[in-house]
Amino acid sequence: MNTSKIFRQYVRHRPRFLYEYYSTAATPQLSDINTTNPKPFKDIPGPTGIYNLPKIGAMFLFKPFSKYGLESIHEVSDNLNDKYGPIFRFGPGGVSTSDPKDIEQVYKNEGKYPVRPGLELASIYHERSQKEKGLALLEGEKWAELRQKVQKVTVRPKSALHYIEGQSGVAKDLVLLLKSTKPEDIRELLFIYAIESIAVVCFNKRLGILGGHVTEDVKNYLENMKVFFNLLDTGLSTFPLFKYYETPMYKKFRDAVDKCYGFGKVKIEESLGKAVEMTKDGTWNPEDPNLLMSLLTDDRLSIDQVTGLVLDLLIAGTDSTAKTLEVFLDCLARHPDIQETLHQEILDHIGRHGDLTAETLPNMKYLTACLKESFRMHYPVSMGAIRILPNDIVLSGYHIPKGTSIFLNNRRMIKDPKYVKDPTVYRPERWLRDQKGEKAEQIPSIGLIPFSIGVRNCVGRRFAEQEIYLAGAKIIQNFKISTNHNSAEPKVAYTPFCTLTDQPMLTFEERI
Ligand code: HEM
Repeated sequence: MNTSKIFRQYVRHRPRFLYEYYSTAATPQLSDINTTNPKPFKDIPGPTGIYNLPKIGAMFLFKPFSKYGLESIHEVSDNLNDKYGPIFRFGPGGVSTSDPKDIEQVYKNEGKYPVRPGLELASIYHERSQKEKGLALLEGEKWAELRQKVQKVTVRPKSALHYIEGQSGVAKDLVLLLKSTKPEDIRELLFIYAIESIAVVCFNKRLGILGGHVTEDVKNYLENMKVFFNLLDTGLSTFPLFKYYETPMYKKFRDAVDKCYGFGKVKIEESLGKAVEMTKDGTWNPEDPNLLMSLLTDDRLSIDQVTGLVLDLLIAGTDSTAKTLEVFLDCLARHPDIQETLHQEILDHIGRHGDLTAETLPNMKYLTACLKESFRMHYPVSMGAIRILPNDIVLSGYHIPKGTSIFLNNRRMIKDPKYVKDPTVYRPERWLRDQKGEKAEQIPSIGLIPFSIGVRNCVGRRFAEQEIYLAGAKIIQNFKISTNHNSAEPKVAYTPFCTLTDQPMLTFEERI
């Protein structure tokens, strides 16, 4: 009998985890759509001619038909925005809007089971290999059922705080490594930090790879995960031949995902083995945070579902956090004065050698503001969320038929001088509140939503933020960081999360 089955036997009748049910789900409201006078969809400005060909129109905006690859989707979108305004058509069945009122309308009308297009390649992979789809790929009631089970252990504010001690240990090891060696490849190091940190949540244990020696299996996992993310949204810019047969690109993707899953499965099996031991010898306390255990003790989830889900969290939680952390450190490195203000906040709250805890982290307002501002400067996803709505809607006075892919262009909006003062300046202070709780700057609240909002928002938000805060605070507590980048605004690429095109050469000068 395999470890998972043995584990189930032990835990089936034990008390459930005590996480209370929490849902961000608001009752979906259909907006009061004025369908009497909207202008027709075809009148929305946007590229015409071949760009309007069904299914393949948007493809002509990218290589080899233009100089832009999919990693430059933000530049393509900015060019169209400059030419046509805040709302423009994007191929025959797509529209992009950076108007805050439109964005709000879309979220209000996303329905009970929001549809997010763009992940066809991963969906096809799961169907062909008969693997259980995780949260990101499921639709409709099946998605809602799984989401409800997952979010009770991931989404509420305290979910991540359960893991703060374990993840703080990872941040301390990162700093020890930075002190003892001068790692040449900071990007690689941040990926290792991210995987070690999310492993604390996914497997309830450290992988032990931050000591300077990265095992072969982790190296392979990281390589394959990068292939996975580089190919993930290929369907947006090329004709999706992979839907019809196994193209070489599809095979590359399949092999990479198979290997990522293989790595995760071994780690899950190891954690399950440990879980069996703990339940046998009575050392497992159901009150302890343990995502894997809490999912496994939910009889409504099959072992395959749990495995698929944990692997999805592992994959979704590595690339995103590592890249965001790099961008964050780059922002701080370019602004020594801001670093000093942050350093002072760190000294005030945890001192020279202390660690962030569940009590102190919520007080780190400047740290939070620094990350928000880094998200604003370099939005982590190329636009914002994408939705296909269940009903027609009116955006900026145009009729948008149901079934249209709507790109919510928060990245553009949050850099627009109409909504943000001096948008090219990195200024965390704009997110702070004064004594009366008034915001320093009135920025539309729908603007900066890097993890999206609504019932289908990012389930990993709390973990990602916590991992970035812990690493950022520990690094600034111990080092002054600087960079060889001197351009005012670095060039970025979206693969699909935002990354700096030229890897920054960060220098860590130890504080004494
Ligand atoms: C800085 C890091 C991250 C960013 C910027 C980010 C951003 C996003 C965004 C924009 C979405 C789409 C939401 C929507 O369509 O409304 C999403 C979905 C998702 N994210 Fe994240 N994410 C990050 C980290 C993580 C982490 C650490 C995990 C896992 C531990 C994770 C797991 C997921 C999953 C499973 C979904 C799909 C949710 C669903 O469809 O129900 N993410 N994320």
